Amino acid sequence: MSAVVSVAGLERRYRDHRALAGVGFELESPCIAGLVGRNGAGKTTLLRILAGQELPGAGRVHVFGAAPLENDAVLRRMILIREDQTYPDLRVRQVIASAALLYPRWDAELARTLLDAYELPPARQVKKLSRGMRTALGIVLGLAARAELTLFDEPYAGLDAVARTFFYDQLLADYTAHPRCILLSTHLVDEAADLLERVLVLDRGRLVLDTGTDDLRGAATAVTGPAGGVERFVAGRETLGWRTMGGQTRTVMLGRLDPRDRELAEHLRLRLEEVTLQQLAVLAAERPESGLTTARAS
Ligand SMILES: Nc1ncnc2c1ncn2[C@@H]1O[C@H](COP(=O)(O)OP(=O)(O)OP(=O)(O)O)[C@@H](O)[C@H]1O
Repeated sequence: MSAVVSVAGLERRYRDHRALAGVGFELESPCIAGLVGRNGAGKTTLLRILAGQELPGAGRVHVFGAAPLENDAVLRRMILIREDQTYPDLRVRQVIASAALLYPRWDAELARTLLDAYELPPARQVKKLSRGMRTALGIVLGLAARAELTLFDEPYAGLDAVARTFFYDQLLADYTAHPRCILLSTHLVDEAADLLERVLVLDRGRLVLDTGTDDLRGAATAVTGPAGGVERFVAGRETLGWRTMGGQTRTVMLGRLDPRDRELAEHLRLRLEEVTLQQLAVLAAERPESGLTTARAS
């Protein structure tokens, strides 16, 4: 199967700042992936380049087998919804009508359902919507377009927890019914963890982790307890981030646990906790050379 997205050696500089440095990965369809990274890591830059809205500095960027920039045949098959999405001076219903014309796989019924669910008034001018309502409109467009490549750039600005959960549910339901390639940049990776099949972590322009989320689950364990016990337990294993507070030492141990590890932990009175996807992303960024990155997908 050919890749929907194929990126190799991607570089992007802004004057002397390297926003993207040697980024390479492929996405095939169907896939629902998270793009994670701290502020300024390069997520928006990458998504804009994929969406043909920005020039790559160097490297290869292929979407549906061709460069996306000014390529209508490619651009009609994808949508990018940004947090700071701007809209022309139109009413909600006019934005919806334009999108229906633009996107060949537009689902009008889904658009209606989502507009109702987010209580978006069709006659209201977009510029008079609240921040959260404008975000919701982006979500309606992003889902109802049902584009073969759907890019969401932190689509939550101003959305409350209930509305965000509704978004994840809708995204997963629609993806399950109509599998396609979805890349979602997010700071709230644990919230979205259950729906992500893969996670890409950018750090200062570099792709420091690219792996299936199933491979990451259980790939690291937080070990907490008396210092001597923790040291004995993790001896010979790779660890990250030691911390001692109130007589309790905590570290993150890489590698999977076996039943004997659990017995030993009990014997040493240690607490073992699975590390969340968010914590793993932070660790991967802090220590790109760590054993975590060996979980890298092909
Ligand atoms: N047009 C531009 N001119 C100069 N620098 C830019 C421009 N666009 C992005 N940058 C810089 O490139 C880096 C990556 O920015 P980008 O917006 O891609 O990060 P991000 O991961 O999306 O961050 P955030 O999570 O804060 O949205 C940042 O240091 C940013 O300041």
